[in-house]
Amino acid sequence: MPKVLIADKLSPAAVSIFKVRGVEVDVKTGLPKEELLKIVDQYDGIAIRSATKITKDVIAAAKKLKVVGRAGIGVDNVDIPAATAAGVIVMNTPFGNSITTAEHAISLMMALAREIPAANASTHAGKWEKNRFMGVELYGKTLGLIGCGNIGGIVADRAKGLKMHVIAYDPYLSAERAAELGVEKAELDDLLSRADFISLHTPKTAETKNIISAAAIAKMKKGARLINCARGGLVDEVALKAALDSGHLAGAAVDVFETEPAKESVLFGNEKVVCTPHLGASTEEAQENVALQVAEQISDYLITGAIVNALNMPSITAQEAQLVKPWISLAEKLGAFAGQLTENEILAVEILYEGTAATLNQRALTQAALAGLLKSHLPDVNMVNAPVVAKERGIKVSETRQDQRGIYEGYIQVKVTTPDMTRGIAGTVFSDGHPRLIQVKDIKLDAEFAPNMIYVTNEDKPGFIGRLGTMLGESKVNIANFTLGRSAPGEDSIALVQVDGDPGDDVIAAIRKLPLVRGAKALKF
Ligand SMILES: NC(=O)C1=CN([C@@H]2O[C@H](COP(=O)(O)OP(=O)(O)OC[C@H]3O[C@@H](n4cnc5c(N)ncnc54)[C@H](O)[C@@H]3O)[C@@H](O)[C@H]2O)C=CC1
Ligand SMILES: O=C(O)CCC(=O)C(=O)O
Repeated sequence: MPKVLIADKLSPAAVSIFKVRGVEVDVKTGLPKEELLKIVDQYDGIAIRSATKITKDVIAAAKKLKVVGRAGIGVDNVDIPAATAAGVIVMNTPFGNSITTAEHAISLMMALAREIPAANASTHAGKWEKNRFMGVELYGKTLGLIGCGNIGGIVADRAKGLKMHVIAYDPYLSAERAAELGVEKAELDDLLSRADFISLHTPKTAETKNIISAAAIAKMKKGARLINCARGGLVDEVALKAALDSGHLAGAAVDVFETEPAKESVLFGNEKVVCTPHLGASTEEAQENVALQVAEQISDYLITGAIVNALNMPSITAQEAQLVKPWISLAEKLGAFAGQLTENEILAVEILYEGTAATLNQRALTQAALAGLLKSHLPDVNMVNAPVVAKERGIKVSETRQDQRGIYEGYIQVKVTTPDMTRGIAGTVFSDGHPRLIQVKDIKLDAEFAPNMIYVTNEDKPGFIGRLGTMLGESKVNIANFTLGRSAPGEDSIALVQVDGDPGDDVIAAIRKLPLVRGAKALKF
C-alpha cells in the first residue's frame, strides 16, 4: 500500500480521501527540516501547502518518493528541477483557491480605498476620528493587473462588477481572452502610469522578480495604491516603504512577503500598509477544494498512474491511463530492448508512432521510451527525469506521428543512433493488452517480452537451432518460448529465447562460441 505524508495543515478531507483510496497516510505538520529529513524515506508521496520546503536535500533523502502534491498554486517551495532529476512528479491544484485569492485581492483593494484597518483600530481605541479617514471610490477608477491568468481574470471580472476600468499587462494574455474579460491590454509602463490601483497576479519568475522596483514605482501615478496577493519578491519592499513615506503612493496591501513567515518587515508599523499573513487562499471553501484535489491527484497517481496538473510531466487522465498503459509499457520495453543492445554513446533517438499509437499521449510515450532506453545504463532514470537526462547527455530526440495503419492497428518504432550504427526496434499492442516485439532492425518477428530473454544474432543455416537448444538444455536453462526471424533465407537471422531465470554470463559466453552465432546477449524486462 503506498504511503503519504501530509506535511502542512490541510483540511481533514484529505485524510479521508487517502484512506478511502487505499493510501496509508501520516499527518505530521510543522516538522523542522532535520525531522523531515529523518522520516521522509518512508513515503511515496508528500502533500504540502506553502510552509514545507521540498528542497534538493529533502528529495535526495526521500528514496521512495514518487510525487509531491501542492494543495494550492505556487510551487516555489518545491525544487522542481531537483524533483524532476530524481524522477519525482510535482503537482499543484491550479484552480481550487483562485476565487478565494481573487476575493482577497478585492478585499484588500477595498480595505485600502477606505483605510478600513486603521479606522477599525482607531474606533476600537475609542477615538471616533470621523474626520481623519477620507477614502476614495473604486467606481470609475483604473485597476491595473500585472498578470491576468486564473486569479487575475477573476479579479478583473469582480472589478468590472464594481464599474472599474481594468487594464492588464500580461505578455501571454491573448487578445481574444482580453476581449472576453473586457480588459484592455497594456504595456507595463503604460499600466504603471495610468492605474489608480495595481494588483499583482503573476508567479515569481526571473522576469517578475522585483517587477515593482524603485524605478517601476517612480513611474506609478502619484497617490496610486498597490496590492500584492501573489508572491513576495515581486515588489522591492524597501522601495515601496520609501514611496509610501514620501507620499508618492497612498497605500499598499501586502499578503505575501519576500521572507516568510514575516516576523519583521520594513513595511510593518506603517498605517498606509494593510498586511495579512499569506491569507490569500485561506477560506474554508478553498482549503476544502485544494485538500480534496491534492489527495485525489496523489492517490490517482500512486494507484492508477493517472497524472493530473503535474508541472514536470504531461497529464494523463485515469481513463487515458487505462488506454495508454499498455502502450507506455510497450514504449518502455522497446527503449529497454534498444538500450540493452547499445553499448556505445547514444547520439539520437527517433520515435515513430503509427495508427492507435499516434492518437495517444505522445509526450508520455516518448518519456517512457527514453526511460527504458536510458535505464539500462542509468538505473535511476524514470519517465519523469528521462527527458532531462537525455538532454544533459546531448541525445537528440525526435518524434514522428503517422495516421496510417499497416497490418497492425498501432505501431511504435524506437530508432537509436550511435556513432557506428542506427538500430530500429518496433512493437505493437495486441487486443489482449500485451506489448509485442515485431521488428528488430529490418527483421520481422513476433515475440512477447519476458523478464529474462536471450537475444542471439546468427547466420541463417541449418543446425543452429538444434545446437542452441542442446546447449541451453545441458546448461539447465529452461526455454519458455522461442522466436525466430530472418531478413532472407540464408542471411541474417535473430533468435529470441524466453528463459526461466537469468541464464548467467557463462551461458551467454558459450552461446557466442557456437558455430554460426554472431552475437548473444541476455536481456531483462
Ligand atoms: N496569496 C495567496 O495565498 C495565493 C497566491 N497565489 C499566487 O498567485 C499567482 C497567480 O496565480 P494564477 O492566476 O492561478 O496563475 P496563472 O498561471 O493562471 O496566471 C499567472 C499569469 O501571470 C502571467 N505572467 C507570467 N509571466 C509574466 C510576466 N513576466 N509579466 C506579466 N504577466 C506574466 C501569465 O501569463 C499568467 O497569465 C500564483 O503564481 C501564486 O504565486 C495563488 C494562490 C494563493
Ligand atoms: O496554501 C496557502 O495558504 C497559500 C496558497 C498559495 O500561495 C498558492 O496556492 O500559491
